[in-house]
Amino acid sequence: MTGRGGGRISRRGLFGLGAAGVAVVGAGAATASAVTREAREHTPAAGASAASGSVPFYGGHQAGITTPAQDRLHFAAFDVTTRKRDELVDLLQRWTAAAARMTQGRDAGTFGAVGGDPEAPPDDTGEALGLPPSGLTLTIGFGTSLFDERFGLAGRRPPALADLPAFPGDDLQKDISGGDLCVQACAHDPQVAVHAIRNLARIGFGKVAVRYSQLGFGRTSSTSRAQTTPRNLMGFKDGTNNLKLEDTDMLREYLWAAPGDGPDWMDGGSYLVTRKIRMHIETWDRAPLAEQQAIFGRDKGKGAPLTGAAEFDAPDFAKTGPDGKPVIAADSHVRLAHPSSHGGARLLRRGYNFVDGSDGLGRLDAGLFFMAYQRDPRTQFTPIQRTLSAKDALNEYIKHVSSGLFACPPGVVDAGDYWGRALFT
Ligand SMILES: C=CC1=C(C)c2cc3[nH]c(cc4nc(cc5[nH]c(cc1n2)c(C)c5CCC(=O)O)C(CCC(=O)O)=C4C)c(C)c3C=C
Ligand SMILES: [Fe+2]
Repeated sequence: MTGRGGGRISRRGLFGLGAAGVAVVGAGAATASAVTREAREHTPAAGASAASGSVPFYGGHQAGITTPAQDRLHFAAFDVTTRKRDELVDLLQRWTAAAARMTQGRDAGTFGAVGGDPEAPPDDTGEALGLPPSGLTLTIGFGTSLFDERFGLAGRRPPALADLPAFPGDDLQKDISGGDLCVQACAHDPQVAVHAIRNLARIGFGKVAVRYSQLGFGRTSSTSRAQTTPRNLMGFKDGTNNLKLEDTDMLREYLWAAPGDGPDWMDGGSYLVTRKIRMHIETWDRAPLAEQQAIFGRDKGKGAPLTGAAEFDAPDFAKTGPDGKPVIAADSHVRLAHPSSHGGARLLRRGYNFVDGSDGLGRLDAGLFFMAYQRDPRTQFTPIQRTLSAKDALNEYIKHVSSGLFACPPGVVDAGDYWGRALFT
């Protein structure tokens, strides 16, 4: 296999083995028997460093959903600027080929950053030369606006891709919401994630335009029991009670679209909701610890529910204190978001922290780029967010400024397949 920069050694061969790995590798092997076949497809190979190795691109589901969440994000939403369906299909085919290459640590194009005709622009931009695959995954989604009259897709729109309702307190900015297409690039090296989005945008020149993009760092969720729970910018462990790749039965029930759910082109796919949530960090930092913990219903140090001792103890919502009030307050985030408040509904959260500099008023422009995958947003994200937006004590400290909803098709099965083939054929 030709590596990035035209060399004959694959970047996985160069970088994938033996490097100091993160905890996910060893622990991942220990839990392998509980892991679904689909989830295994998109987990770094055993023995490869999870931080530098490659994640398989081909499989029944797209990588980047149950793949143990990487440390970095570059998310981009695109407007399709061509009106020609053939050009859109051609772009998806070219994107798929480039994605298959880049996720394995290769250049975006066959000549590479430095191997082509010196009189022509290179078919790779070059800033990832010499970098390992870094666990790069690229996950595509089709936005609600793609299903209009332009490409003859109106009749193929899944019912689950119904527009999200407006929620109380929303302060959504149009220019950083929506999008005909999205690509989620996750990697352990930010330069690898940025390189991937940049090259897809370059390939799409004249057919698509970047509508907005978002950088993220410090994953705010675990998507595997082999990972430790990270912290969000409010300082709390985030992702404790997330759906995880080992939860085989629940993934089937709450993550993957199944035959009969909607149009068959989405069978094996999943729906992505994105919300950019700005935090009023400076106000939060002046809130007393006890108030912060009451807002989440969890201990800030250990992440344990206020009714328990350890992080993964189940919360006891019936427990009352000496004052007769519930220990986990009625308006606490975990009580309101808990599956027991929503008929068991679960989400696979895959969000990232963001800091987009400061706002000119001495405040950090920072928060959570929330991303959640699910089988049907109408019965999962929407009811949960309806409850949170109405009652959550956290609302005093946050503001939702962007929103997106995307249908992420099933995986690309081999080199003859492409992203969304079943939608267009
Ligand atoms: C509509 C879905 C959700 C939004 C929006 C949301 C925003 C948001 N969440 C945190 C921090 C935490 N969330 C936690 C748990 C949690 N959150 C949601 C959903 C949304 N959060 C769910 C479904 C859950 C799981 C509830 C449960 O089953 O117990 C936690 C606790 C730890 C954990 O389980 O992950 C934290 C912390 C922030 C900061 C935020 C917006 C900025
Ligand atoms: Fe939450």
